Amino acid sequence: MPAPKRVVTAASKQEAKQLARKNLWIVREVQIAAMDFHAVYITCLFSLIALTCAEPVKFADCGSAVGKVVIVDIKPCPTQPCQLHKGQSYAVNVTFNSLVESKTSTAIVHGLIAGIPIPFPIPIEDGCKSGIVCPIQKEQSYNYVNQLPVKTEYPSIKLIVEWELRDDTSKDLFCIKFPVQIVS
Ligand SMILES: CC(C)CCC[C@@H](C)[C@H]1CC[C@H]2[C@@H]3CC=C4C[C@@H](O)CC[C@]4(C)[C@H]3CC[C@]12C
Repeated sequence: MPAPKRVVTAASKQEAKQLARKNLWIVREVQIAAMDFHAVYITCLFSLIALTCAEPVKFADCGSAVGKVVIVDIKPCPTQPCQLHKGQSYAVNVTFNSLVESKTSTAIVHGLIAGIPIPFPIPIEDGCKSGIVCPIQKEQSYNYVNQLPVKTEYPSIKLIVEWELRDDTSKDLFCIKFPVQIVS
């Protein structure tokens, strides 16, 4: 049976054109909606990054004898030296490579005020409870993380924080120094 012939009239051509135009509009609207969504999404993503991302902090190595410091992050620390606001909490994240094996790791913190080291007891001294999987292996990368509150009773001063992580034999897996400013 022969296929029914389509009759192409001027009217049906006109209709087809109208339909194509309408379709184009729908496509455009969808595209615009997608762009809007993209803009919102990207803005949200960037603000989230700005709010939550840690900033690499300039630090001095004070003798990491049995380790190599890769990066030091403090959260939040948008400007350096880090401003520590009383009543807020701050997290430090030290990425380092261990050059030795060690069953234990112990963190020791000092505040250097006018060059004099003042011991600062931290609630969790055990590095193996601060993000590190013990025993520590040789040539392995680790992330030491700790969070501390800045109490209102601290004085508003500028000082240098010295943070060490010691191995079984009391040698430093890392020793870092960075300036901070305590502000009200
Ligand atoms: C960047 C983040 C993770 C570090 C947070 C550690 C802060 C809160 C610690 C590290 C060393 C600490 C200081 C060490 C020594 C002293 C001297 C003491 O007479 C008053 C408190 C003061 C001034 C401490 C305030 C808190 C301090 C600055």
